[in-house]
Amino acid sequence: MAAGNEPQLGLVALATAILKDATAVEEYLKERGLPQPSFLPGAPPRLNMEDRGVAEAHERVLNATRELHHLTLGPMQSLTSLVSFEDPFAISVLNKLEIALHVPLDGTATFEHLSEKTGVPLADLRHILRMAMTSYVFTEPTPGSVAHTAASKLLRESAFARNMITFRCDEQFIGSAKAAEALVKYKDEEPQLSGWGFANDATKPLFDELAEKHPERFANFKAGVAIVGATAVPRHMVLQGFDWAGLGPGTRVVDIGGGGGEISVMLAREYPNLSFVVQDYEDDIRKGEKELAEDLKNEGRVTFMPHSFLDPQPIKDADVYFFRSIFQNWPTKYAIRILRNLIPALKKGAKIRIHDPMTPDKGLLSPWQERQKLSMDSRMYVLFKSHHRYADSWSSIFAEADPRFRIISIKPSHIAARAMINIDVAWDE
Ligand SMILES: C[S@@+](CC[C@H](N)C(=O)[O-])C[C@H]1O[C@@H](n2cnc3c(N)ncnc32)[C@H](O)[C@@H]1O
Repeated sequence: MAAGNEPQLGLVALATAILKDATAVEEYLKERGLPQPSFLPGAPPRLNMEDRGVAEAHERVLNATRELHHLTLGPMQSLTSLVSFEDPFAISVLNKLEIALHVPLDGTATFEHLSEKTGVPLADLRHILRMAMTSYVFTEPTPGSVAHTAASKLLRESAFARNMITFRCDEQFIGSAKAAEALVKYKDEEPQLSGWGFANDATKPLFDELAEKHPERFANFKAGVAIVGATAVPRHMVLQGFDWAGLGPGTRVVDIGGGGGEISVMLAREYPNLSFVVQDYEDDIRKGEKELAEDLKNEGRVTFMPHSFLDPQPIKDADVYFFRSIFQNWPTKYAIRILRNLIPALKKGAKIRIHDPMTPDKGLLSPWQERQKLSMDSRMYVLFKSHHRYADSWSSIFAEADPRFRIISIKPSHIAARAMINIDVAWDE
């Protein structure tokens, strides 16, 4: 990708590059008898290219079509297009109205019918639907009739899509609209002073604020976190990130902020040498206990206890204190506090193990991947006033938390835009 003062491809050169890569993708799909990309409702929800070379060609198409689009717009329209609100507006309204349920999969519905079903005045609804149609969500095959596209069908059939849209529109989008104002007003490293906090008059960090004041939004948020935890950050990266097998028999691990224990269960199944105590909010803990498989319950290798990591750690003398995807949600001042809260519990030689999303150094990801990664990072900032940190941030965080933390290793790993840092630290006192 060209940017700034770097030599830049012209329209035709970009289009030619797109043609070459798009041809490679199309032929790959054809050869394997896989469906071609399509807006029709029969299209599969995701385009997965298993071949590495084709996946790279696919990514270059995504990147170059974006570049071509912005180049073609010209600077003024390119800039203003970056702050458009129309798509989130239209899609969130349609999602809340559950309009996709009123459009048959194998036919059409009239605007009048949809207006009647939803109680939204005809003129408003038609406007909103036609706005969404410009982004391939629903279509109007004949004037006045509405049919599904592949994307609108997801609004009907995919709980994941509905959850993501609700989460992004109700939490992230509203938070991002206030992020600039929050930044100018408040420089402090307080999570409730994020754009989201400012937009919601929050007095506590997002998790507590939602849990206490907005239980329905919290349930949606937690569902989203669980899906993202399982998909955006593949679980097997935890297995590969550390030497779990090398920990001795009977190793006791405390999984701090471990949710319903999904990661502990996965590790317990893989490594009989390990036992786990999962700590999180009361609701997560109860859910984890309820869903724990009978054999693990009987073995007693995965247990649960409610605990806030903003308070001192109550489990003394464990072998490993493990955090997965926790520090991404906390500004550095809080990251230090969370680490210091361990100190009263630590025995000599105890390990602190951290598996957290990170931002790879510039140049390590393709431009498309870098944009994906920085988008995730922006979410952290808008919601929590925190970041997916760079690998080199951690030494100073531990040094400031306490000089007795000794870093054993800091290893970055990434699969495309999914980048994680694997940190092993020992307590030496
Ligand atoms: C991004 S999720 C990660 C969950 C889990 N470690 C995983 O990797 O799947 C963050 C977790 O931190 C928990 N959490 C947030 N604030 C907490 C606090 N003060 N004390 C304990 N857990 C907290 C949330 O409930 C949530 O389960």
